[in-house]
Amino acid sequence: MSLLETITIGAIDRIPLIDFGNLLTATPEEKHSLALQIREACVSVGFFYVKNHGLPAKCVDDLLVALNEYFSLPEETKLKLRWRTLENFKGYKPLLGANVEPGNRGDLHEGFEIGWEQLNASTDDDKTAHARVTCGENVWPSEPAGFREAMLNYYHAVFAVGEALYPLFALALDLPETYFDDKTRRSAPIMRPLHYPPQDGPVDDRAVGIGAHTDFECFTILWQQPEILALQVLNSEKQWVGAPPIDGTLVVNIGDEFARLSNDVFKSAVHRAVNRTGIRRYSIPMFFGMDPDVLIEPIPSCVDKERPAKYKPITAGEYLDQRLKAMYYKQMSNHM
Ligand SMILES: O=C(O)CCC(=O)C(=O)O
Ligand SMILES: [Fe+2]
Repeated sequence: MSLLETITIGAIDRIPLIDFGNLLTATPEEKHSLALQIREACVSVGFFYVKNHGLPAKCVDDLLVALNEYFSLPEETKLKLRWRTLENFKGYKPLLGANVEPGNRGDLHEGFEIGWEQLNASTDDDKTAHARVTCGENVWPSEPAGFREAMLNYYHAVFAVGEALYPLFALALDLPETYFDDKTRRSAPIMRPLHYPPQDGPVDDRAVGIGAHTDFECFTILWQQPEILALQVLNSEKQWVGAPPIDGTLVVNIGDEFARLSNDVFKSAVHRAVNRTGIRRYSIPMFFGMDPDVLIEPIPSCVDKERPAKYKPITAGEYLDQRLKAMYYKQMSNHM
């Protein structure tokens, strides 16, 4: 069945789960079968869970300890690395500092943002050089001890999961498996662990952990804290579908760059997180994109007479820049 023939699938009421168990040793047929499952998930809702992804549990456990200690520091300590003061996108993002959904009262989460960095860098590499050009170097708090190591260990483990996903997405889009290889050499994901404190203010639809939004880049890999139901995804019937944490899984969702590339055949679904459990919640998103000079335009397998190209070509760098500026200028009036 061609890619465009898969579009007729109706609204779904739960997020599909895909088992990556045999990815490392997968035969071409097995890879193809995984790609078809990914295609179905991306065409129908744009979200899926992955199990047996290879991310060591210790990476998550160590990072959670570090995050818990870091976010428990006094606000004035954390504000020393406030991202806006540093004039680059890295560092601490305070509570209510962002508001992705106009009309809301501000997003009830705080975060800490980093990009590519080798744990033990002796020589520079393409990705580090690129990260410096686009957004500056990472900044690190002096406490807790081990924060940098825990962050970077997690970063590189999930980076490997992302690297394994690009060829599967390529196959899912009827592209050659290596399609993204030369388009992702210099780019590297942004990682932004988030802390959603228990919500004690007004509990209504305008006060949420992160307001309704779509992600900007190709795809996002998200770890979410077990047992806390917070993440919700809008399906094609405009109903909120819960994406509850499933132990040992990661959530993957399509972002707007893949939606553009696939002419909206792959859905970049609106999602939000609402933590009304009375317990603090952590989530760890990592946003994967393409090199800044890559031209993003609808690919031929996703365009035909009935579905003409919806998007003009734009480079990944320009697109991301536009989206970031639109978001951050909107928030300038907010006390970031
Ligand atoms: O915390 C979550 O579950 C979602 C976070 C998210 O959507 C984002 O950071 O873009
Ligand atoms: Fe998101």
